[in-house]
Amino acid sequence: MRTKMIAGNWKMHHRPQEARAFVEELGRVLWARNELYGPLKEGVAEAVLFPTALSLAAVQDALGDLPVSLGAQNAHWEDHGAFTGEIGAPMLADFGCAYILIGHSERRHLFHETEVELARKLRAVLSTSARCLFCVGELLEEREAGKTHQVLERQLLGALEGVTIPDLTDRFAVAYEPVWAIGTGKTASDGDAEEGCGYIRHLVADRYGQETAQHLQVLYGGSVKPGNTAGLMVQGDIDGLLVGGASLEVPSFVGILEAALGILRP
Ligand SMILES: O=C(CO)COP(=O)(O)O
Repeated sequence: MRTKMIAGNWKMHHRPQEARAFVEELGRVLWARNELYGPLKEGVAEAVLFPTALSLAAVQDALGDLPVSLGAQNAHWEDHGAFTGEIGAPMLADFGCAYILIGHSERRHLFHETEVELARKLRAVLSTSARCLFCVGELLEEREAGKTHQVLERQLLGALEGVTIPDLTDRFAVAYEPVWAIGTGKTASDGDAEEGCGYIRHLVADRYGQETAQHLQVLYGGSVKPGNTAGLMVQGDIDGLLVGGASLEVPSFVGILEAALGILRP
């Protein structure tokens, strides 16, 4: 069975003091509730927090040995060099980031990162010990024009050119985040989310074979809340959730963890 993942993308929120306070509060909840702590400790499910680069140190320090992983929201495609304001993937991995997010729609659309750049970034992450959580998703106008599959294929398979099966199996996960569902309160229906995640698995099966596709973790993201978590998580091709707004407060993040882990209990 694929490991379930609940990831919180904090985007440009939470200063170091706020980030620390969040993790301390989350820690108190997890220590007190074995039904949440147990699956994370045993690796049945994984929780990941993606703070701003500035708050990585505070989160790492506050996490201590809590079974929650650290992730970075972005990385440059070069390891080091004259790239003012950037951070290289090996620097983030050495620091202790288990995951690096690449291709978030805000990076694609607000910061105009191209598919060529994102493919280079993906390779940079795969050259480190960190895993890449690679985001794909269509715009509303692309969906309305019936181009969702075409967009997912271009974004995913374009970036995966030359990526090997071992890297894909051990070091890579995908988040399907339809852009029209991000921060809009308009969650994709369970069926639409499952269809997008299933299509991503189908694309990987086509190129890399069924076995690789069956190993691949595919997450859904876009207006995830405690109330819609269970419906999404019971879908066969959805292995986890990438949560924005609802990951900023401990009660809603815990509510999502509860609902997601609840479906694992017999
Ligand atoms: O972009 C997202 C996570 O990466 C989703 O954000 P929201 O959960 O706020 O819609």
